[in-house]
This record gives sequence, C-alpha cells and structure tokens, in this order.
Amino acid sequence: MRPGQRWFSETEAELGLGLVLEADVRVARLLFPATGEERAYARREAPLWRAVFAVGDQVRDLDGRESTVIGVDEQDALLTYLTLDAAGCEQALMESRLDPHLHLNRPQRKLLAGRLDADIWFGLRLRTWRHLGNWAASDVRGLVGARISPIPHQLYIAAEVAGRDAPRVLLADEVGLGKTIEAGLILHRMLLEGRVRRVLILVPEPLLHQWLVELLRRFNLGFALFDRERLAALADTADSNPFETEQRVLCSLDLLTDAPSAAAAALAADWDLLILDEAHHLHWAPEESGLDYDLVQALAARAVAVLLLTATPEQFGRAGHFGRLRLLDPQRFGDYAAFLAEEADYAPVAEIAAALLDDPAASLTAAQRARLDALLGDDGVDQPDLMPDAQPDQARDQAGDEIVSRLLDRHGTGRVLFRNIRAAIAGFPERHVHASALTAPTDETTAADAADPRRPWLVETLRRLHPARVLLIAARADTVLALRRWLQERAGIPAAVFHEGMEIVERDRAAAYFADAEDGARILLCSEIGSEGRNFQFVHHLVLYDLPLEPDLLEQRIGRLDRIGQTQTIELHVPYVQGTASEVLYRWYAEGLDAFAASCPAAPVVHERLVDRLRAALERPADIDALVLEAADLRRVLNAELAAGRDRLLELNSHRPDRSAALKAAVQAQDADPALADYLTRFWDAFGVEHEPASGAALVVRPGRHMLQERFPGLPPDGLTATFERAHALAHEDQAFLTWEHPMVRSATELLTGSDLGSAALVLTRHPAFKAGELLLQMLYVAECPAPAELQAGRFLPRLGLHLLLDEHGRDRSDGLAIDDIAGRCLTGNTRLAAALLQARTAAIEAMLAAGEARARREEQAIGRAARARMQTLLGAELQRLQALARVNPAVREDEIHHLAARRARLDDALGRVHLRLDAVRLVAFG
Ligand SMILES: Nc1ncnc2c1ncn2[C@@H]1O[C@H](COP(=O)(O)OP(=O)(O)OP(=O)(O)O)[C@@H](O)[C@H]1O
Repeated sequence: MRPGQRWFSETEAELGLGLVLEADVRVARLLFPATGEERAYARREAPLWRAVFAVGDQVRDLDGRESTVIGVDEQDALLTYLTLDAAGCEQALMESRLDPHLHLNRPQRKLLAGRLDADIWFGLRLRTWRHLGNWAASDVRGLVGARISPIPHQLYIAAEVAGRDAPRVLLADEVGLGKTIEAGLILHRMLLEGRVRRVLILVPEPLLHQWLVELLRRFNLGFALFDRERLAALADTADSNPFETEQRVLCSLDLLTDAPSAAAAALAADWDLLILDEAHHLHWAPEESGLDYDLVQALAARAVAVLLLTATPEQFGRAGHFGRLRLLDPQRFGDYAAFLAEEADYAPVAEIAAALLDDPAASLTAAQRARLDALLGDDGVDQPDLMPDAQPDQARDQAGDEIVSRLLDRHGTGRVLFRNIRAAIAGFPERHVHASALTAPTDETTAADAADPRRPWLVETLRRLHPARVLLIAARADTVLALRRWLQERAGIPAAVFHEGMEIVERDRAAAYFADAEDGARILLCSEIGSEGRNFQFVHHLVLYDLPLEPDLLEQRIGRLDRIGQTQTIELHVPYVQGTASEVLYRWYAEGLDAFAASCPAAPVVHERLVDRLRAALERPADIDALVLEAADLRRVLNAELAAGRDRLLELNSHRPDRSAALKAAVQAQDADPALADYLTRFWDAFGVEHEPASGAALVVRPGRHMLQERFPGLPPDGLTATFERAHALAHEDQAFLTWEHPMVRSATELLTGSDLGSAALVLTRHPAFKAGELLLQMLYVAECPAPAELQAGRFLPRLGLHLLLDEHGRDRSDGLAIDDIAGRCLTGNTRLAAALLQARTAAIEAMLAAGEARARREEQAIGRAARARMQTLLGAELQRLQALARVNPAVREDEIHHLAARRARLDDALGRVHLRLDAVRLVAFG
C-alpha cells in the first residue's frame, strides 16, 4: 500500500473510493473524498480492497469525463489507465484522478473467473438485503429487539421521539411507568440506525448499576461505567481524554460536578446523545443556576439529541421545570414570565385539540374555528382543510391529526414534554392506605425502649403481615440505621438497609438480598434518596415511617412499588402520633391532597401556595382542621383546571392510542413471523454452527467443529441458550432473546453485507419453459449514496434497489417466474463443469451483465428521485414548522432554520448521486 493508490472499504461501501494519504508498516491513513471522511486503519486487519479497474470497465475522472479503460500500466505500485472516451479520444488517467464516486463490480469478476460461492449463501444474501430494506421501512425498527412487553404508551413515545431529526425531550411519565425503558428504546433505535454513536448517560450514583444492568439485559447494550477509580486509572495511563476512550459512557452527574477536571474532559468529548436521569435535581431559578445545571446545559448545547428523565418535573417548583425545558429548546422556552402567562391560556387549546382528536368526524363550531385560526396565526393559512364535506373521513382524520400536532407544537409544552399518568393507562393496581393513630408516650414509658411508639407498632405490623415482604421508607439514613439496630436487638427481626451512606455495591447487594423470595430479608429499610428510581414492584406492602413535606417525594416513594410489573393491590401503612406534626402531615396528604390512593396532579401547586401555613400547622397541630379543608377545595379546583387545560394538552401529546395500537400490532406481527428462525437455521447450518431444541421455547446454540470461519460472530465459545419467543425471554432473562435486532443476528447479517460471501453462484436446473443450454442471470443491486455519515442519507433509500432475473435477450423474467423458487444443483463443488460452462458462455453472460447495468443506470435515477421526494417531504415539514414557530416566537434562531435548509440542500445533492451497486449474481443454467 502506498500514497496515491485507490482502495475501497469492505465494510463501508458508501464511503466511495478512498485515496491512500500515508502508509507505514503498521498504519494506513485514507481520505474518502466523496464523503470528506478520513480514516486510519491498522494495516494488518484493514477491511480494505484495492481498486483495480480492468480493460472494458467504465471510469470517470475528477472533471466528470466518462471513458472506457483500454489498457492498464503500473509503475511504482501506482496505476495509470489508458482510456478512450465517447468522442474517440485516448487519454492517460492516473488513478489518483479517478472520481471518488466510482464503483467496481466485483461479483461480475468473481462469476466470470469461476470463484463461486455455495448457492445457499446467495439465497441468504438476498434475504439479508430484503430484511434490511424491510427493517429500514418498519415503524417499529429498534423497538422489537428489546426484552420488554410491548406497552402502548412507551412504544408511542419511543417511535415519536426517535422518529425526529434531533430529538430533545423531557420524558416525564409518572413514577414507574417506564421512562428508563422509553429512553432505552429511543437510544436503541438511534444506535441501530447509526444516527448516534457517542452516548453519555448521567444518572444519580445509586442508580448506576441498575441502569448498567437494564441496558445490557433489556437492550443488549454494553456501556462503560465511569466511576472515580476508573477515571483515575484512565487519567494515569492515557494522555488522551478518558471520555474519548469509550463510545458509550454511563456515569454519575455528581462525579462530574465534584471534579472540575472530569467535567472539563466530559465537555471536551463530543456526544451525539445525552441522557440525564432524575433531572428534577438540577438547580435553576430565573436569577441563578447551580453548577450541575450549568454543566448539563453546556453538554446539552453541544449534543444533537437530549433526553431528560424525571417523574416529578415540578418537584422543586415551576421555575425548575421551566429551567429544564429551557435546556432542551432555549428558543421555545426563552422567558419564564411569558411561559407562565402562556400556561393560563392552555384551556381553549386543549378544548379544540380534544374536539379534533376525540371526534374527528364532528366539525368545529364557528367560534372554535375562529379561535383555531387565531391560535395557529400565519400558519392557519395553509392548514389542512377540515370542512365537513370537503374530504373523505380518513383524509379528514389525518387533517385533524396534523392540526392537532401543529397546535400542540406551538402552544403548551408541545413536542418537548411527554407525561403519561397512571389514571390514563389501564392495568395499574389500586392503592389502599392503612393509617394507625398512635398515642404519644406518657412520662412513665418514655424511659423505655418504646419511646417512639412507631417502633412497637412496626414490630406488631411485621408480625401481622408475616410472611409478606415489607418495604419501609423513612426520610433519613440515621433513622433507618437506628431502626435496624432496634429491630435486631429488641425484637430479633433482621432487616436489610439501603441508604445513601452505603457503597453502590453494598446497596445492590442489599436490594438483591431483599429481592430473593426464598432466603432474602423480609424487610428492607430505605432512606429517601437511597431508594429513588429503584425497582421494588415485587413487594406490595409499604410502610411510610414518616411523611415528607414535598408531595412529589411521597409520590416517588409510593412509586417504588406502584410501577409496571406490580400485580397486587398496594398496601400503604402510615403510623402517626396523635396531636403531633406527624398527624398534621398525615391529614394533609389524606384529606387535603388525597394523595395516598392516587397521585394528585395539583399537589405541587397546592403545596407551593399553602406551604407556609402547613409549616405553621406543624408547629400548632390544632390549626390543621381549617387548613385541610382549604387545601381540599383548592385541590379540587386546580385538578379540574388542569384536567381541562395544561394536563389535557399533555395527555393528548403524550400518547395517541390509535398510533400506539398500530405499533403494538406491528411488534406482535414481527414476533409471530417465522422468517428469522428460518433464516438463522439455514445460516447456522451453512456455517457449521450446531443448534438443538432445549426445554420450553429455548434452544441451545454452540460453535460446531468444522465451521466456515473460526468463530461465529457474537456466539460465545461455550455457546448460548436462546429463544425466539418474547414471553419466554421475559421469563428467562439469562437466555438470549433472538430478534433481527439481536447483536448476534446483526453480526450474521453484517458477515454477508460486509464481505462478498454469496456474491457469485451458479446452479444447474430444469424448467419446462426453458430449453437445455439456456441461461438466466439473477442480479441483486444495492442502492448506495456516498454522503457524510451525519446526513443519514441511507434513511431515504431502499437497500435492495433492484432485483433482476434476465434472460439472454436482456429481458427481465422475474414477473413470470417465481424468482424465489428457482432452485437447482449448486455447481460450486463441481469446478470443472462450472469452468467449462462459464468459458463456453462468457459472451452471453457478459451481454446479460451489460443489460443489467443499463437497466440499473436507468432505475437509479428513479430511485434517487423517490428518495429525494421522501427526504423533501420529511425535512420540508420540519422546516415549515420552524419557520411557523419563528413567526409566533421571535426567539427562534435564524441559524437553526438555515442549518436545516442547508442540510436539506446537501441531502438533495447527495441523493442525486444514488448509485445501484451490483452486489451479487447467480447464473441459472438449464439442463
Ligand atoms: N415494557 C416493559 N416491559 C417489561 N418491564 C417493564 C416495561 N416497562 C417498564 N418495565 C419495568 O417496570 C419498572 C419501571 O420502569 P422504569 O424504571 O423504566 O420506570 P421509570 O418511569 O423510569 O421509574 P422512576 O420514575 O421510578 O424512575 C422497571 O422494573 C422496568 O423494568
């Protein structure tokens, strides 16, 4: 290899024709001028192949001059082609001057040279391209491979968010509805699509391990966990940025805020996607912001996509909530006062949106229509027609949908915020509260151990509930520790503890000990922040040992049990001491907010307005009667207002049941499709992998003794147990859940698309419609388009662009013949017969190849046109949205609009150069 030579990438054909810039014994550096990308390769295993054009090949120089190669000269390992153009002009063309968009048809060469693959590989190659095309067009790509039940609101959010160009959203479903799963699904789709590569996930330290495990177990996604030790070790050994040594990093936000050098390193590394869990902790107020906020703001400003997660977006007030929205879309959320004023006007928007969604067939009243026009502003001019007789029902539904989307986008928190509530989602258990009024100790008993009457009450309660497991949450770690000691020493009850003072490993161990149904602890004592985000839905008894002042904290506590997977009624046990602050709090939640039996949407606002009076009542418990009455009135009014206004808008925006039903059906249809099992079985058989049924719906897959290559990608040396069935996979988390999206399956498909295995085959067959000696040539063309990766041009292209079955007259016979049914005797092993046949029929084969090429050149223009049209529709709508938003919101940056417009123009240009590359050929000879 030497500078000036031209090479192709084996694995990334879309990069076009590369130019060697530098090469020493170990490393080669190539520029791919078609995409502008530069790559360095280790020489020994560079997935590259030398571009050598042969006499007869069509080439093009950098000025776009087309010609045919008539001779090749080599000097100092560099090639010069002698070429002849259409005007009959001969010219010498140095390889360095070849157009970087050129392609070389290798299957054609392979076939004519008799380097044949077994026919089965050609068939698998065809299936692979077909699958990749279906996958790219599927609405549920990236959502099928996760080990999860297909839950509608999660699928809706994942498809909606991941479908956006650069998603930046706040996932704020109520506690335990699956925000982690939603974020995982979005991440999974974007990774599989190649739209993001570098991902940073920031979570509170206690949740690091749970995230690591969920990502791996549910999504097959490995992340590098950065903690203090790892960071220190990396900083010592490498002079490079430790955050650049990994593509996917999971780390705690505290780690970054505690160590300025770590924060600087994280900021210096570029991230495509930033995910932040428990985002309510960020500190922001109009007049000041916390270090944590500033850091996330800086990271979010540079990342293309951002997902913030919180179940309690208003835990620290409306301003904090606004601050988080501002991280996502600083233009839309520029002014806090305006944001508050705008909220007051949500009710009419919600009313119209609901009217359009709930009953699209009904027409709007004249007043509603006038209001709609006013709400949409300039954008109303080109709004889809909603007039009753103008369109058929379906078109009107779509028009209604479109208008609702525009309304939600421009008014309310629109596209940025998703919040589903339990009440709107079926299948959640009830919550029962059991309050115990205890008596304050009298002087005689104070000296005894039972100074706190909750302690004996707890012992009694635990005995009563035996053998059920019980989770206890108290505000502070020292309460938890003292209680454990007391339970052990005085009542002989062993308890596990879980609090922020423990190491992560210890906490995970405690959680696992508690989760163990057989030999585990019966009671787990948790402190408040120690248990945030944790999954304890296998328990249904929760002791609220004390009550928090913040209503969102109460919701977070109950959410440990009240989450997806909870199968029983949740029993809440609340002890309080009569006549004390604990009774005040109990009555505040029970009577004032009614927050035990269900979550109360108005709670944060009631709290904000009455918190001073509540504090006073904690000092003077006698004041509570009047306060709870007032709180209850306020709660009713606010809940009704929210249900009609802001919350209704949120609900409409957060889940469209008709769309999620279609997504769920699509997931289920894929689950039921036997195509994958059939594909893999053939693949394994052809490769030499052993597989056999195991118990239930499982199978065992092992490397065979004589395999095509030393290793089957993704298969561990000692094999694995796997299943194709979702329900089985959910019940057996140790087994691999095989879908088209599983890493082992994707590696198998990449084994074909990244090599030329199966790209040339020859079969001998009989058919009544063909005479002995006749030939057919089956040709697979793949659509490609050299463009920089960030443009994602592949999203708009089919994979298998053209599939031909040509006869010797150049006619396509695939219409009349069932193309998949042409089976025959594979001649790969019979090299003499194959060589003789190829030699005798070279001219006919070349003519068919030429006819295929001519057809491909015609088709690629149509494919390019269709791809451009698709792209224009998608990006055009996005551009229109931004322009419309800019009209109602002057803060929308001009450069954002320009950026999108420029991207559209570059894509349009790139898609104008779509190329159909011959990927595989199969000669069918009739005997
Ligand atoms: N689709 C699903 N299939 C199977 N399990 C699920 C699904 N969705 C959620 N779960 C389980 O339900 C629990 C709650 O989900 P998750 O942790 O994503 O909720 P969350 O909204 O992030 O909770 P929190 O508000 O407490 O952070 C977890 O144990 C999760 O694994």
